[in-house]
Amino acid sequence: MTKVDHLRISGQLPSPKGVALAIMEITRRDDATLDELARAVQSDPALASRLLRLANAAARASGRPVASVNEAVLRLGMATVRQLAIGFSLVDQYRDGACAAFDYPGFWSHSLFMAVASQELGRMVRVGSPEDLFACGLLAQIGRLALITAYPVDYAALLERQDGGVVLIELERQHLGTDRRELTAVIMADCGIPTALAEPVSHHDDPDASGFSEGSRPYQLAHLFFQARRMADLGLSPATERYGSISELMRLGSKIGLDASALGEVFDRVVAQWHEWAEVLKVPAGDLPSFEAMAEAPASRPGHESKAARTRTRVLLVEDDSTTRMMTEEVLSRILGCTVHVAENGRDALPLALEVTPQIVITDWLMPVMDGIELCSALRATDWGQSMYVIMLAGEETEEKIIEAFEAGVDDYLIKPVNVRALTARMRAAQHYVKLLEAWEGDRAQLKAFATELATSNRRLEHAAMTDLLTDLPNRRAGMEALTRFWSASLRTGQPVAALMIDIDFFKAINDRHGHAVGDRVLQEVAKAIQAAARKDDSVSRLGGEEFLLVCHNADPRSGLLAAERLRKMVKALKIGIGGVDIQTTVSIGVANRASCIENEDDLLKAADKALYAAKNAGRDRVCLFANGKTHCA
Ligand SMILES: Nc1nc2c(ncn2[C@@H]2O[C@H](COP(=O)(O)OP(=O)(O)OP(=O)(O)O)[C@@H](O)[C@H]2O)c(=O)[nH]1
Repeated sequence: MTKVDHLRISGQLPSPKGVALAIMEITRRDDATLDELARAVQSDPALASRLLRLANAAARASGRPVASVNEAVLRLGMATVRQLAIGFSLVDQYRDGACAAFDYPGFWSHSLFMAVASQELGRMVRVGSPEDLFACGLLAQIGRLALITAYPVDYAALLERQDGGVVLIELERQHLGTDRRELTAVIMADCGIPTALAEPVSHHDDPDASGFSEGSRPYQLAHLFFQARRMADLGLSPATERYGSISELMRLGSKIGLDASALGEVFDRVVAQWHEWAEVLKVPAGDLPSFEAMAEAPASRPGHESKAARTRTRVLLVEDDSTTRMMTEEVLSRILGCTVHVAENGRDALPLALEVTPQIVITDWLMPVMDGIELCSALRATDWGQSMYVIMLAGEETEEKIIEAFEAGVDDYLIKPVNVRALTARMRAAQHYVKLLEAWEGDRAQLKAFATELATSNRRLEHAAMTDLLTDLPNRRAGMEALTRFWSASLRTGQPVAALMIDIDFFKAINDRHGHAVGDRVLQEVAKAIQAAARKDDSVSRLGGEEFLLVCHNADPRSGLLAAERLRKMVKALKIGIGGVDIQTTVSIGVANRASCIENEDDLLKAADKALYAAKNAGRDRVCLFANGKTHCA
């Protein structure tokens, strides 16, 4: 028996009680109805008002308020009501517990922040139903609570050891035989959260290591949860640690297509909702400044300057005379606080310069092996030697000689014997240059990083502009472009082309009976079936609502009809399992081909639409063909 089985059997996993438990039972049954579910919800006023609140938050976008529990349940759908009821029940039950080292209220405050952040991010990037994402965010770390509940004493010991820098998840596995990730997955499955959401949640700690292909829905979801988690971390972190989190959030935001200002707006909205929800669920939520205020430039923050000041300037001192060398080294390191490397001549200085990459080089002019001018020319001839600031120590050199030194790339010079005031003054100018250079290099690196992120973000936007977010299929715009391409190719090659307009039958009834979230799943499954039925080079797109377009190149009326019939049967055979119920559906399909009476691609689409209309009128679940100006139904 695995550790998880043991915990489950011994009743040690956090589980819902009371009405939430009854809701779990109802939604497990095949014959459950939304009315029955609504009645159960109504018997718990706190749950009813929380669900109404969420349904209304969702309805705000569509402009129609939700007034009754029945409507809220209908709107949210069975699966979502179940997840939320369980989530809220867990918050109520596990406000406190036996592990003294664990901050239970802080845990829920963080989870609630993550729930609201997941919901809001979901609303913006439209990668899933916001209410489902709320439930996922709320339960994303429930495995931790499960471990603390089952092992309060052992876990307190692990928390102490973690302070020593050991990764907690590894300790959990070593000492408790399971870890929070595994338990989160188990509890989420018990709550009825679909694997399509639970899997990205379980990878949200480290989404880049998840193996999800970039841009796919699970990839976007895992990044969304990671971003929501980081937002919650920022929301609950002490003021002194906030700045570092902000820049990371900005970088992460770009991964799901949010720029800095959109991120700031969403963060502030999340904080406001977090406060509202915290009051409803009786969970603490501290005050936070606006995102913009937290994102102020680091230069204005206390502590930053002192850290910069602690960075010591690297100086390479090249001097053959030991007295001058020792004295200059002393001033540089003791008085000016530099890190000094020394060499006795130009030949030894060159490899040392490569090794320590000094910011400033102070070199004597006359040396027995490779003099100062030669050293300077050699440094300037390399990539890495370009930006070093070179000060030449000169004896009685004439102006002519000094000009020669500048021409060799020297930045400044100092007359020997070196005196402390002159050296300090020259070094101040040199250090100013070093600082400016570093700031410029920092800006350049940041610009480079921004340019890369911008390019990625643009690619993502370009993809998003042509992709339907729900089904991942090309959207109407992309579909129309493909139709034009196929039409032109058909004119060029003389090969036939077919357009198939596909529409799900009685789709409104699916939404009404099972909720919008289930409707979305049906759309996704039908989209997959159409994609699977299409040939590799055909074009499949979602035109909008429950309507899809399949354009087949080199397809005459007969093969267009055959393809449509094959697709109709495939959809009819689909069993879409949701919350223990198998949902079935059918499609009507209108087929049209390029023919002499059809002048352009718009007419082809209209002809397919007429055939689709005929299929609907003839009773649905059938294929009709438009040919010779008439529709023909099978
Ligand atoms: N879940 C979900 N529903 C959608 C989406 N887009 C449109 N709808 C719904 O799809 C339904 C389409 O309904 P109708 O146009 O009446 O068509 P139908 O019920 O399929 O009936 P027939 O086409 O006549 O068989 C409406 O209720 C829309 O709200 C979506 O992205 N997700």
